[in-house]
Amino acid sequence: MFIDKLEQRQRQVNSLLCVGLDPQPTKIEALGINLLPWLKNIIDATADHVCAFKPQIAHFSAMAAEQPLTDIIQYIHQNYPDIPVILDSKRGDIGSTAERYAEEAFGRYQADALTVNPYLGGDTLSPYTQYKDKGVVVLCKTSNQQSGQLQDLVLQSGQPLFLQVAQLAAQYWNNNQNILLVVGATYPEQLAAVRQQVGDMPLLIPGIGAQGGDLAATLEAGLRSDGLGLIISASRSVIYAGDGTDYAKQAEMAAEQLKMDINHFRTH
Ligand SMILES: O=c1ccn([C@@H]2O[C@H](COP(=O)(O)O)[C@@H](O)[C@H]2O)c(=O)[nH]1
Repeated sequence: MFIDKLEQRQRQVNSLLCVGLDPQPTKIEALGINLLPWLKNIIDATADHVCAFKPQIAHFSAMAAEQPLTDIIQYIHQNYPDIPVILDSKRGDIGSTAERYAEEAFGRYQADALTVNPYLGGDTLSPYTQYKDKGVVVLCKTSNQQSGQLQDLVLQSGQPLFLQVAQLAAQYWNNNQNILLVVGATYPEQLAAVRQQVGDMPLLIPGIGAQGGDLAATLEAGLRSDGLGLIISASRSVIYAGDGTDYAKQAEMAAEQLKMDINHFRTH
């Protein structure tokens, strides 16, 4: 089960940090290194500090780098079998197509979990959730500035759309107990409301670092009483912490610092 694997890793290394893998060609070319060795160096440098890695699929497919994506997920599984891989693909389509997206993430790429968009409704999520040992991370309240244009709309029931997503996820879609939600660190108040709605469900939290999310407020709002329940994801602030020959060392230091910052707020 994905959630068991995740929480085991979180306990094992005492870390809620997930490093996002968002390769930008210009930055990597400037280092005079190819994509796959760059990815391996970033992973080797940060692995000790993470509970998960999160490759973002567009950052690979935009440069026709599907093979490096396949290779790097395989590399993580072979070298760091305890670290789950969340494929950030934000898929969403009718069931027959969702089945192919599920095969893409879990079959082709061998990811442990993927992110999905719930806009099409619950029937389009079951092609993913039927993979009982995999995680399905559903967008709930995204980190971007205008996420409220749709996600904060107040429904007839009186609750905002993002909370309706949280309620549906917790009460109706989670038959296989393998759903998680995405909530941006840029919205701690909404995170608190989601936590109240979904009980112990783990939440993936992007928005720390480059997007300016508030770490203290995030942990205050979303941490479970057992000190788990959150996956704090950072991409650019870690993987591009340095732009010189010591880029891997800089990434390692940024990951370790962020892990320690998270742990400081977990215990205070
Ligand atoms: O609400 C969301 C959902 C996903 N993301 C993704 O997370 C990373 C964030 O990158 P940073 O460099 O740490 O800002 C990126 O892959 C997004 O696609 C998100 O930011 N917000």
